[in-house]
Amino acid sequence: MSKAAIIGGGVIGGGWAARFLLNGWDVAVSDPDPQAERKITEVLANARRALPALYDRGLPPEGRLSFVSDIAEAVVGADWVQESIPETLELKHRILPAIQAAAGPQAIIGSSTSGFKPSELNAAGTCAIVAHPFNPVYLLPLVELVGDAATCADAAAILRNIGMYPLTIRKEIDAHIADRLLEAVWREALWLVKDGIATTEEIDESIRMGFGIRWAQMGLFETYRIAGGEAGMAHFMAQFGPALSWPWTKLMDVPEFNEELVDLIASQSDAQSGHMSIRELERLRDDNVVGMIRALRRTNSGAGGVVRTHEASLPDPGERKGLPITATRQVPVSWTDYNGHMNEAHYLEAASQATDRFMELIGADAAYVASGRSYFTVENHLRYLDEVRAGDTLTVTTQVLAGQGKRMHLFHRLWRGPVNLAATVETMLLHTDLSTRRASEPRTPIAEALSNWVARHADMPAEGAGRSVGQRPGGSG
Ligand SMILES: NC(=O)C1=CN([C@@H]2O[C@H](COP(=O)(O)OP(=O)(O)OC[C@H]3O[C@@H](n4cnc5c(N)ncnc54)[C@H](O)[C@@H]3O)[C@@H](O)[C@H]2O)C=CC1
Ligand SMILES: C[N+](C)(C)CC(=O)CC(=O)[O-]
Repeated sequence: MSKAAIIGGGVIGGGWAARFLLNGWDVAVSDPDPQAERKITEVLANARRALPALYDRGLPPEGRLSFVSDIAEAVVGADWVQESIPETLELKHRILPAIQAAAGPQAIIGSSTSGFKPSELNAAGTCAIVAHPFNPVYLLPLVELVGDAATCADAAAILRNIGMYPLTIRKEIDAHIADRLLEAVWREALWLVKDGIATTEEIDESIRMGFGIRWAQMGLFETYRIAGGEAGMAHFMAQFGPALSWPWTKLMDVPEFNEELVDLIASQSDAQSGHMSIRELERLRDDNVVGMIRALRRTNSGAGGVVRTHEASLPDPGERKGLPITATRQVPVSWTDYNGHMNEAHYLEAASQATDRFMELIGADAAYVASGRSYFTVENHLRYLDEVRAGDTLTVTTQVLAGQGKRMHLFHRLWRGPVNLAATVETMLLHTDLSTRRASEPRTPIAEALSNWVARHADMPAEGAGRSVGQRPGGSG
């Protein structure tokens, strides 16, 4: 079992703790704040609700979380140590040597610093790299890596394994890449509020109703390439380049950071969002982020592509009761309805994912479909046997009842947790030629693989299969 030590368990340390734990790592946290355990427990509850919802496959079993009183105890035996204490160079210069003295030679020491360069962090002879994440760390994949090339390469491999997107920065620079961009936007926004042009709410609307949505899926340059029309980026540059010298921006001119400015921004922010607690806002943010990343999965773009790559690397779930596990996942809140349980449509969605997986097992995979052949479902019989709630683990096993010629007859069992049968879905499929859209014989390797599964499942009971709608168990109608 891998171990991470989190030094400083505030907003960012708590997010790192959740990211590692939900990917199966043990985590030890050291933070002098007596409220740290409560805060991390609350952040973890939000993370448990959100992160698994990005995946159509179960994440590894959660690791063990411990809170320890000193840094040396947290760091001992750790493969990764993440420093996430406040952004003060003096404090980081005190804590990083203490971490390094206690850490084993195998440990990667990452700093969450938003702005300091590795040469500044390591002035006291330590060898930390910058591993700068984005809030919420358990959902957003980006981590900016800066520092020793070999350590950054090892760190990148670990981060990919926990579903993150390492971006290794070519040269160290204050505030890395993303915070330089965010800082420019923040600076302009502060001016707009201070000068009475816009309120905090109006600025947020200007982002979320427009370019914020664009940025999540194509970033800045790809978006502007499209904005150049058919003539592309060169035309865009020619058209809008002159604006850089017009008074569109105050550029490096920073508003004076005084009490008056803080009060102005804070009071507008209270009026805008003060009716919700921070945890409620976090849950709203997380549900929206999950929905956006799930949409991006479909086109394999941006953060959605990262989740799909990570999902494909998760271990095969194996078998249950001699049958292949064809789907396993945690039930997301978005699958539940006004009755407080999993909506009927998602029982079929889980079964449909299981059918897709079973098709892969017999070789009728994406390449086979691309070659012009597939299976079409022609009939489903779904029996709802038990309620399933958000957070439950749903596992689907698939039994082949028959598979000859064009026909494939499957029996999916949907399990809630280890023992509760929540539903059965009996599915009849016909092999289809995608060019004629008519039933056709499968290719020989597919037919052979299917008949092997038929032989393996031939003597297994399939209680509940073959019933018609309304028929009682064991009865005739
Ligand atoms: N908040 C944000 O949006 C982001 C912050 N960061 C960076 O992450 C780091 C932490 O920032 P936040 O989590 O926002 O701050 P925070 O104030 O929420 O958390 C800092 C934590 O460090 C603890 N701490 C203080 N001294 C300590 C010590 N000697 N040993 C162990 N723990 C100690 C505090 O009790 C507190 O819980 C900073 O370097 C910041 O630049 C990075 C990305 C985003
Ligand atoms: C405000 N901030 C500089 C601490 C922000 C970050 O560092 C990254 C983020 O999550 O926006």
